Amino acid sequence: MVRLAGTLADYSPASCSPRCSRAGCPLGSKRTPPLSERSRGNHAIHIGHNVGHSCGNNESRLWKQLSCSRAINRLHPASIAAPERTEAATAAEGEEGDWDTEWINDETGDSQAVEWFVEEDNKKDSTDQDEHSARKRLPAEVRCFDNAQIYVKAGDGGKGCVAFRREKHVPRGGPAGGNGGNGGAVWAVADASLNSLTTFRKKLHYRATPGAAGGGSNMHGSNGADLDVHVPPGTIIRRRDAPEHEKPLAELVAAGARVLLAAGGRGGRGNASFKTGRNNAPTLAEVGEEGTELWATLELKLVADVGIIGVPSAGKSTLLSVLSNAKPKIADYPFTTLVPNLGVCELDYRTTVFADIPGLLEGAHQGVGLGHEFLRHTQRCRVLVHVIDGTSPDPIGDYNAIRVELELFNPALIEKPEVIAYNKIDVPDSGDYIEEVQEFLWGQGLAKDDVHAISAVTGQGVLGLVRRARAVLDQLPAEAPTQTTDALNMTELPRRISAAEIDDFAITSDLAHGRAWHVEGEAIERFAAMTNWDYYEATLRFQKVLESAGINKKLKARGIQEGDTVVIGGIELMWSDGQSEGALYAAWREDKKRKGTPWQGSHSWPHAV
Ligand SMILES: Nc1nc2c(ncn2[C@@H]2O[C@H](COP(=O)(O)OP(=O)(O)OP(=O)(O)O)[C@@H](O)[C@H]2O)c(=O)[nH]1
Ligand SMILES: [Mg+2]
Repeated sequence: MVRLAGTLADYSPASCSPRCSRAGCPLGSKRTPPLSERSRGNHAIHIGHNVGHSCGNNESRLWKQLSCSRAINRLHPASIAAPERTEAATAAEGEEGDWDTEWINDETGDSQAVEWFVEEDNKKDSTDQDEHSARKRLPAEVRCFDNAQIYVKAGDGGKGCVAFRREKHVPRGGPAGGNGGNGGAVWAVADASLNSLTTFRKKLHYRATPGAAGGGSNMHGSNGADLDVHVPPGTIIRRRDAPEHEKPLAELVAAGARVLLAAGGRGGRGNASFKTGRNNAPTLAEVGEEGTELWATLELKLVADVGIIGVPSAGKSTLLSVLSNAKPKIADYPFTTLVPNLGVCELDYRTTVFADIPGLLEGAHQGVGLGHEFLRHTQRCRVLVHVIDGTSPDPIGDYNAIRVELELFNPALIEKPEVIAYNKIDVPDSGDYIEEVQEFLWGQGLAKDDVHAISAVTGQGVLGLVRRARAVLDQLPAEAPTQTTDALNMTELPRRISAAEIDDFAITSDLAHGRAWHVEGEAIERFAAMTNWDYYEATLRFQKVLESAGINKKLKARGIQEGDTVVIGGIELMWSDGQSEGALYAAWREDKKRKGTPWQGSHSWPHAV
């Protein structure tokens, strides 16, 4: 009456549960297209339960891993060679901190499936492939400065407990099993002491603590501790592999902002919670709800008051080193600066944050010279200081080229207030064009105060420049930095009781592959996942819910037959014609015997064991 859905040898995706709980597993999203309905008349049958194979539940980690990998290989024969690639990739790309290598070396042993996703990503299209390989060629410092991928997993809820009060002089003390604790949530927190995402190069996995199991004497398990993932202000967090139109999960702008990334699972209820007037000694408890998990991509757009921009070697880093305590790399070759540097300038008891953006080239808006990577950091600067190299043969041409790139990248950028620093006036020849440049800039609508001749090396004119930048900032309306996306930014845990109704479900069938039926519905799937199949009463309760929700009736109407497989969430069940409670109990016992797991409680427990 009850059997496993299949051994590893005859395992096939179609007969397997389509709901693997692992992040991104294709089984999680693969849906069998509904076939035409076939009515088989009225069958007097009910669902017998099967707690056998499910990719996401009950089985050992090894089993889960094997079955996932196998399913993947069947679905995509090309990926069967994945292990070879893993080794080759690890050997060839053994570069420290390489993303692929780090995923492969996941301490949880998730290597196979993760490797497959990399393979699949590569297949997306040639544009993605080009971008991917272009990024891989970047120095690790640049690649990891403002982009990262992390895995977050909220804590699972703790198991509920089945226990009875046993005390001298208290006969039949009643149920006393406590509830499991709730799992901890994962939050993202904007931390002003951070200014890059490079920390995520070494640590990718973030897991909150699970809730503790409930105990006897009505003791509830403790809740799992929340986990904070610290990110720099200006970080945008998206679900990896999310469709383009999907809103980002979070955009943290202000320091201290805190948003939810993954909610912990609810603790399972203990048997004391199931006591009713008709059943005052219930022998069932729930397992805890699984905490949500996800792979997320992080993108940083630096938050600074003033952005220093200009062509390579104009003296931007030198200027930053003079007006703040920052120690950026300075050298007389272009692209000395590869990632933006932040510096805090303290003047007249006021602090102003300056960002030294790496040099921009013509074509930067199309990505030339890493233009995309650099230009996006100007978006959150409120004022721009444009450094012109006074020793350049064509300072006006340099200036115009940068303005065009800013406009092409984002027209809002040229609306930002700009202060000009005509640099290197200590060099004898630098004065050749200064008057011409000034005339040109004033002609462009800049105020006289906005054009400063400076020497970053000697410090000449730097104070005036900083004072002017500060004054321009002060003239701007006092506005808190705002989001640039329509991110969800959930700041509270979602309500534990969802609005989903148990009778809100849909049935699809896959009769060509071993006659499988899929029942999909948020509430019924969660109910199945939280049922503890070790207790007969829990199984009985599940059957009653299937009946009252109308699932049995609908399946019968669709023509389900004896022995067909029914998949609800991560659980597989088998139809049986046996209608009585006795038949269900016999099936449950048989399943326990076959699996060798001792059953908890019995038909008549605790009165007669
Ligand atoms: N004489 C003189 N040299 C300067 C001045 N400012 C910068 N330099 C020199 O110009 C060269 C480039 O300076 P950086 O500050 O690295 O220029 P940058 O704009 O940050 O360059 P990238 O980071 O490559 O975009 C260095 O050799 C500096 O010493 C200045 O005011 N006078
Ligand atoms: Mg520099």
